[in-house]
Amino acid sequence: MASYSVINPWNDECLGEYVYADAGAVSASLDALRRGELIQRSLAAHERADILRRLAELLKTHREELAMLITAEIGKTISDARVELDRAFNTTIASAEEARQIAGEALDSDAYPPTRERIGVVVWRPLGTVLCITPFNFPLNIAMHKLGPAFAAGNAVLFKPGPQNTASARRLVELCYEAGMPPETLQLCIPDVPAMAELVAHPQIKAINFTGGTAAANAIAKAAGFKKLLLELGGNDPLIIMPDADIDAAVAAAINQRFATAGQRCTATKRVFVHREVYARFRDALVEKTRTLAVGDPTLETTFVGPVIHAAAADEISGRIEDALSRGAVLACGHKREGNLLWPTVIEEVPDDATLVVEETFGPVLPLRQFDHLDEVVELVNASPFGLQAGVFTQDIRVMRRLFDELEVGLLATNDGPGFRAEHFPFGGVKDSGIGREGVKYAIREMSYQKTLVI
Ligand SMILES: NC(=O)c1ccc[n+]([C@@H]2O[C@H](COP(=O)([O-])OP(=O)(O)OC[C@H]3O[C@@H](n4cnc5c(N)ncnc54)[C@H](O)[C@@H]3O)[C@@H](O)[C@H]2O)c1
Ligand SMILES: O=CCS(=O)(=O)O
Repeated sequence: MASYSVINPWNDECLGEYVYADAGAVSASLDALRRGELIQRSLAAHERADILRRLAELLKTHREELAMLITAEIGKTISDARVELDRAFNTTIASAEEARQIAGEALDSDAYPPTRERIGVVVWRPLGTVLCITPFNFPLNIAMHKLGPAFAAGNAVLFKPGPQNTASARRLVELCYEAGMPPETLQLCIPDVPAMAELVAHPQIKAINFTGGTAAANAIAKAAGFKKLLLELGGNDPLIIMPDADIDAAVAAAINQRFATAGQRCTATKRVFVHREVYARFRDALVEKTRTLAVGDPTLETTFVGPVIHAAAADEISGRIEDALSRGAVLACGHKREGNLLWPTVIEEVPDDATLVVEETFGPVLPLRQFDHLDEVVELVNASPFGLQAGVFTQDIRVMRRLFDELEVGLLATNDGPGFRAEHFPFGGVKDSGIGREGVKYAIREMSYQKTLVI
């Protein structure tokens, strides 16, 4: 049987040796979930809501234990891990509240002739078994963005986390059971990637709710055939700084939304476009603050930037910086490495076709690009195959309106960075950044279908 080890990215400690789920284990989980679909039918909305509310309380009670687990598994700083737990609490509470409010609508048949004197009562119904696949970087909040709405909608859930997150996923599932989720309604299963195509294609799986990279999403879409897909993928998210920007606030947003989580966030500020009039001021303030960020042991309260997930990721990020420098880019600060630690890097004059800015770079690197006209920015942002989120610092409502109209993204944050997220807002991208929307209420709809009674 194929096995894997989970290694702490900070100190290389082996956190566990595990065996991938084989065909027998997958089939046992699917059998349980078939029973779980029936159990879900017998649960009332208020019972689902109560279970989710109890789960939220358990996440609060176990906040520190879970945060430490995340820090050990993925090297996220302890303060970032606590923020993730607080977000997961909100996501779970929102799921509990939405479970009570899955509202349908009533339609009058006689809005159009012929007159038939009928009413259509439209309700949302669960799909059955939903496969939820999560990435390594937000192991609890992204999991709750899937498990919470899927359960609230009345589905049975097959949860497939990233292997790196085996321990935190197991703990989360234990807490779900402790909160009262019948085990048949939620099964944790981690097959290896080659076995995933068969699982994705399995007729019992009615929808796939996936967060991760484009390559995996393509493989899933190919294998899935006819089923609902919710795909939350990567981003190349821009932050745009206009001449009237509050520079201090813009610098703070750039730092928090790029260097926190060591830059491993789909909505991290991946590129900053700065108007020529304020470029030097923004760059100097950014570099000065970046140089003060504490880099190192993620378990320390004082650390701002911890390690990236593994050596291959660190190699890839450093390689992209090297490539940009070899093509004329200028280093403003950073680009130092020790093991999986990468110092926060600010880099200027990166060619627009360098891999560093064309691909999604998942690490603590901030490329700055000077501009004179907004047209240039719109063109460059829209040239990217990605379209997740964007941010702009300006006081000018016309600029906000123009960017909102013209940027091909799922969200534009004004006077904030592209990393803005409120758990109950619709969340998702366009183009290669995915299809469908999370954000609890919206995710419930993605994992449900509409059924109409005519009376
Ligand atoms: N838009 C979002 O909401 C969002 C949020 C977080 C991360 N991400 C993206 O996730 C990526 C980083 O996470 P990652 O490295 O864990 O992503 P990944 O795509 O490598 O893995 C994500 C999950 O998919 C599984 N997987 C991999 N190949 C698969 C296949 N062929 N079939 C089925 N499942 C497969 C993995 O085991 C894991 O559970 C980045 O691209 C990031 O932008 C997006
Ligand atoms: O990786 C991104 C997840 S989130 O922090 O934007 O929700």
